[in-house]
Amino acid sequence: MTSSATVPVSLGERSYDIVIEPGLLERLPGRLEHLDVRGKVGVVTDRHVKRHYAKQVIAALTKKRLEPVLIALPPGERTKTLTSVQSILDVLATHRFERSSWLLALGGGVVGDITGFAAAIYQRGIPFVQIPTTLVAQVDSSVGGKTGVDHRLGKNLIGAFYQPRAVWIDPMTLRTLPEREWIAGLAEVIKYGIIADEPFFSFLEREMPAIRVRQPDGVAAIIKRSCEIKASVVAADEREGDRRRILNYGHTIGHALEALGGYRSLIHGEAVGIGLFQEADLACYQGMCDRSTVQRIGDVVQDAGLSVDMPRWPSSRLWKAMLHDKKVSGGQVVGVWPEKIGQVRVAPLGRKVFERWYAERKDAPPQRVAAKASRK
Ligand SMILES: NC(=O)c1ccc[n+]([C@@H]2O[C@H](COP(=O)([O-])OP(=O)(O)OC[C@H]3O[C@@H](n4cnc5c(N)ncnc54)[C@H](O)[C@@H]3O)[C@@H](O)[C@H]2O)c1
Ligand SMILES: O=C(O)C(=O)C[C@@H](O)[C@H](O)[C@H](O)COP(=O)(O)O
Ligand SMILES: [Zn+2]
Repeated sequence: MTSSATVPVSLGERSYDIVIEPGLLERLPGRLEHLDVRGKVGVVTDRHVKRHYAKQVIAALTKKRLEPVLIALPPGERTKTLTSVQSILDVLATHRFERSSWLLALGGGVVGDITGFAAAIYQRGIPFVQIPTTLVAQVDSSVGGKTGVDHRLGKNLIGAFYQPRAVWIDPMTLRTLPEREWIAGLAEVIKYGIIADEPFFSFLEREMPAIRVRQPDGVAAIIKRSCEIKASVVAADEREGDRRRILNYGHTIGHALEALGGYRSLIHGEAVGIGLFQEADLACYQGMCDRSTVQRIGDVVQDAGLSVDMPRWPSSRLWKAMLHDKKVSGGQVVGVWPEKIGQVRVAPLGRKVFERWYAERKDAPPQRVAAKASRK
């Protein structure tokens, strides 16, 4: 990928651009000028990302005569806590950050979610920019303004909708991303095909071998299309009153599995990968889609290198964890269910149906290779 792309996120006075440009980090001074960033700038990152990219970002800020303050958190989901937010706020207050000061979120979804939340609440809101460096963050978390942290009882239970002023994506940063994190990000990419775009899903079915090994054109295509779909859903329903719930497909089970594992065993994308298949299987069990839809989802998830198998939690524990989902309404679990590839429906899930399915279900899609061949 050599050319750059811009995807607008249309939200009235909160509108902003997602800029996707290989080598963007090298041209950061120009970007900062374009956005008229001034004064103190807090660069929030984690210690892995700091090693690779912080020096370059700090140099760009210094070149523009800004006043950078680096804040490096421990990496990983277990950092996504109110304590981390508190530690950022302490630095901002100590350095006398003002309402006109900025934050840059340099890292994956964990850094982006925490930084966005700190930006939302420091002095009731200061501007921030997302500079995502994982696939999950470049295709999903940096866009749309869901910010926040986890609570002991559930994922993302504390947070705010707060939009960045810009999203600056440099796909070259993905070169240093560990393999496990790359594959995890593909779950969110596959999600977009299932919820909104059958041709994109077919493209993923065809091109997954090349995408899996990060072939640059494939990488460019999946980042751009994912951002376009996310931007259009967010523009239609910024605060998840209705349509935005479709972005949560795979997360009712996915988030529950992450939480049950204490955020140690499964990383976010891996849990979502399992959720994509298991929620499709549950949709089929409820008569909402046919078996071939489940099969296609299971195949592409596995072709991406992800598992579809659920860790064996007792159904009562899984159900209890699912009750912390933010789509729960009136005490009832609400899920996002595929009807066919490219189309999903939001509907409640009864406990009895869930338990019957859980007792009867099988993990992997059966005879995967044979079934794939018979579709051709
Ligand atoms: N706000 C949203 O809309 C939204 C959407 C999707 C996911 N999320 C959240 O995002 C989080 C997951 O994000 P994630 O998958 O990016 O995980 P992450 O932020 O934990 O990053 C994964 C790992 O990759 C490392 N890393 C990041 N960029 C790197 C790079 N370029 N080179 C080398 N190492 C690098 C990090 O240090 C970390 O160890 C979850 O908390 C999830 O809930 C939020
Ligand atoms: O942006 C959204 O809306 C999403 O649901 C995107 C999800 O991929 C993401 O994991 C999000 O953080 C989940 O939000 P939550 O409201 O279920 O915590
Ligand atoms: Zn997600």
